[in-house]
Parts: sequence; structure tokens; C-alpha cells
Amino acid sequence: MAEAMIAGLIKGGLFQPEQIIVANRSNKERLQELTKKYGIETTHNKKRVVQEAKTIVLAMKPKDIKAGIDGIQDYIDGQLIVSVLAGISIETMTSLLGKQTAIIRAMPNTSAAIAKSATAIAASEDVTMAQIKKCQSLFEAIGICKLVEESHLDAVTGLSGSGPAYVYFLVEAMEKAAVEVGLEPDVARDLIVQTLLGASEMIASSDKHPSQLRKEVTSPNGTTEAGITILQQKGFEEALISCVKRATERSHELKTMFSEALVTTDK
Ligand SMILES: NC(=O)C1=CN([C@@H]2O[C@H](COP(=O)(O)OP(=O)(O)OC[C@H]3O[C@@H](n4cnc5c(N)ncnc54)[C@H](O)[C@@H]3O)[C@@H](O)[C@H]2O)C=CC1
Ligand SMILES: O=C(O)[C@@H]1CCC=N1
Repeated sequence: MAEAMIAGLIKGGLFQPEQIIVANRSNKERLQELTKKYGIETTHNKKRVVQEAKTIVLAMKPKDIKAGIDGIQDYIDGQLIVSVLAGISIETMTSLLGKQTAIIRAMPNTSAAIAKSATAIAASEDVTMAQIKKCQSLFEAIGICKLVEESHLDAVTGLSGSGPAYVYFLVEAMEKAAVEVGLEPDVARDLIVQTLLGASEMIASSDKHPSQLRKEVTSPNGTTEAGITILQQKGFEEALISCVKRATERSHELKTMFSEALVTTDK
């Protein structure tokens, strides 16, 4: 996720490579690779990164947050902290940092790697409008960015954070189906990809509701109607709704779990 952001920020011209400093836990080779690829500065000196930065992006796994911010608390003095960690609330981060500070929680998705992320951000009370705008432009360099209430971030995670995986799952099923109806896998892959791209662009560029676009594909008594009837009989719509709801619920569960594990052990 961090690399996707670095690539988008540099490609989009929002930052010069020398304005970005990256640290990780211990992997020197990985840092060298990033320096070579993007011309950015890398270091294992967290204190230096934090003191020099105006914006600090946290992009470790949620379980590593404690170790990640351990030792930087003393150097946080007005910088904006942007976290992309799923399930770590602003309250938990504030508690771990031991001080009230400007924190933005963001939920991007992996399409950030090709500057097509659907990101939502939520801000703590200490964040200024200028910092929100700055953060929005940061995520707009890698896709679109919506400002939401923090309470909506579980839903965003269940919808667009996990969303690319639902689409990949759909493609996996379509590929299996294509082979079963006799198509060559390579031909099928190209047809499926173009079908998805075309349908996405139709939704994005048309004023019509997706249900109207669907109707326009569906001739009475034709092939689409026959196929959609099977999807309805097999509970496709219900399955997708339950999928997003369960992922949203899981995001809430993880948030509660991390909050209890990270904060209560500190008391
Ligand atoms: N993969 C996804 O679809 C999405 C992931 N996220 C969030 O992005 C975050 C990162 O995910 P990935 O990029 O997939 O993980 P990753 O495992 O590829 O990268 C995590 C990075 O954190 C670094 N790290 C670990 N401990 C550290 C420490 N103590 N100090 C400094 N750096 C440390 C590691 O060296 C590694 O480079 C996660 O918190 C995840 O919840 C958010 C939206 C979508
Ligand atoms: O599966 C997960 O928990 C993370 C959050 C959103 C996408 N991946």
C-alpha cells in the first residue's frame, strides 16, 4: 500500500522524490529497492523521519502499529498523521500516541497501485481544513477520495477496501465458466477484462442507473434474461449484500479487538 502511494504521488507530480522519506521495520533490501525505483530517501531512523516530516503516513499491518509508533511520540509536534491501517480507530491511535494530535484515517484499496484507488478518509477534531485538503490531494494522486464520518469507515472497508477482491472473485468464476462453455482461457480473459472495463466506464460516464443499463442489455426472452434468472434463483444479489454487510461487521469486530488489545494492556 505504501509503495502504491509513493508511485502515485511521484507519477502525479504531487511530490518530488526527495520530499519523501520511507522507513520500514528492518528490511534494508526493500528500502534499497525503493530508492532505486523511485529516487526517494529511505532510512531506519524513525526519529529523523518524524522530525523532518509535515505529514507522516502509517502503512504497517494493524498488529504492528504499537511497534511502529513506539518511540516517535516525543517527536510528534503538529505533524499530520495519516493512517491507512484497517481497524485502528482514531481513539486507539490517540491513546497509543499518548497525546491529542491531528490524525486522518484513510481506507484506500489496492487499485492505488495503478492510481485507481477508491479511498475514503475521516479526520480527528484536531485536523484543520487545510490538512484535510492536503490529505485529499494526496489520495487523489492515486484515485478518488471521499471525506466521511469515522463511523462510516467500517462500511467503506467492507465495500471498497475489500471490494477489489469481490471483483477478482467474479472474474475467477467467469473464467471457469468460459472454459466450461468451450472458450480458450486466453481469449476468455481478454473478453472478460474488456467487458468489465466497458461496463465500468458505462456506469461512470452514463446518467443512467445500472439497473437501466442492465435492462438495455436484456432482450425479452433472450440470453441475458436466461442468465440473470439463474443468478436470481441462486441468490446472487442477496449473497453480495450479505458479503458487504459481513465484511463491514468484521471491520467493526477487528476495530474493537485491536482497541481492547492495544489500549487496555497499556493501562
Ligand atoms: N491490502 C489491502 O487491500 C489494503 C490494506 N490496507 C492497510 O494497509 C496496511 C498495509 O498493508 P500492506 O501494504 O498490504 O502490508 P505489507 O505487509 O505489504 O506492508 C507493511 C509494511 O509495514 C512495515 N512495517 C512493519 N512494522 C513496522 C514498524 N514497526 N515500523 C515501520 N514499518 C513497519 C513492513 O516492513 C512493511 O513494509 C494494513 O494496515 C492494511 O490494513 C488498507 C486498505 C486496503
Ligand atoms: O482484508 C482486509 O482486512 C484488508 C482491509 C481492506 C482490504 N484488505
